[in-house]
Amino acid sequence: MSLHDLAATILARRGADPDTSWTAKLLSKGPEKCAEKFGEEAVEAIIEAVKGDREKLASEAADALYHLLVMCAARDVTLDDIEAELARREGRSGLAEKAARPR
Ligand SMILES: N=c1c2ncn([C@@H]3O[C@H](COP(=O)(O)OP(=O)(O)OP(=O)(O)O)[C@@H](O)[C@H]3O)c2ncn1[C@@H]1O[C@H](COP(=O)(O)O)[C@@H](O)[C@H]1O
Repeated sequence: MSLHDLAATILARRGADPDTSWTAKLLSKGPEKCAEKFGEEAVEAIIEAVKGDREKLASEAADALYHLLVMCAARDVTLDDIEAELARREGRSGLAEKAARPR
């Protein structure tokens, strides 16, 4: 499944029945709970990255990406918004961006 399809599914789950959808259940608990859940999933991915099991890292990374998109949806930030920001940064090295920051 592409990130775009996943983001569309998440948006479509807004207002769905929390008894039949994990996404709807999480969104109904509010942005703070969504953020907490993303934090848990991110930590789980970090643990697998440190351990070095590629299969488990891919699985935890998928959980983290899904929960990142749910957290953003809870604050009305869409994948299009995120991609627009990424596009703005395209072609500018992170090193150049860091060097241009006011000190
Ligand atoms: N990608 C995901 C996805 N990744 C993780 N999860 C769910 O996220 C939940 C939290 O994971 P945990 O391992 O932390 O579960 P847990 O320990 O029981 O959580 P707690 O209750 O203890 O907080 C689990 O129920 C997972 O199944 C997901 N749920 C949904 N999706 C996608 O979203 C679509 C819509 O799902 P629904 O909204 O449920 O219809 C699905 O078809 C998938 O494509």
